[in-house]
Amino acid sequence: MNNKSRPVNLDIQTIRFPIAAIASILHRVSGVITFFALAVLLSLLSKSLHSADGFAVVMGWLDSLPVKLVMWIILSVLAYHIVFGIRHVVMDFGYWEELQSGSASARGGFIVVAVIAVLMGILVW
Ligand code: HEM
Repeated sequence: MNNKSRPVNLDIQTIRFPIAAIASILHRVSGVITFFALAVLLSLLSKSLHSADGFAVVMGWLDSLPVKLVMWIILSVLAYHIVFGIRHVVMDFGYWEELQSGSASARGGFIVVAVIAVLMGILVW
């Protein structure tokens, strides 16, 4: 057989992931980010509990725009991981496993996370 006549598609721009695949990849990414974020949050907690001065320093940091931005990202990523983690658990019970329901639940999950991200923004600012 002539291998050269095999159809190949190396044009990455024409490859589209289904929404459920994107949700799944992002869920793993959000888990890894949450893991590292935990170290940041725990070290901030440790410093703030160490002394009154440490508490004041951490509160000062939390007032700055870059730190607020990082906090908002961490909280939104955590929200993503929890919302899509719950979706995963529901799928483990045998629901939302078909193409249509899986896509719909992924789309719904993105909407829920977007709403939570806005609420987290209000909480942080
Ligand atoms: C400190 C908190 C957490 C960290 C650091 C974390 C981290 C991770 C990571 C890295 C993965 C990916 C594992 C892999 O794909 O091989 C994962 C998967 C998962 N997480 Fe979390 N997670 C946390 C909290 C939660 C919470 C609160 C839920 C609640 C629903 C949750 C639900 C799940 C589920 C269901 C999976 C499996 C997804 C799959 O089978 O592909 N996680 N987590």
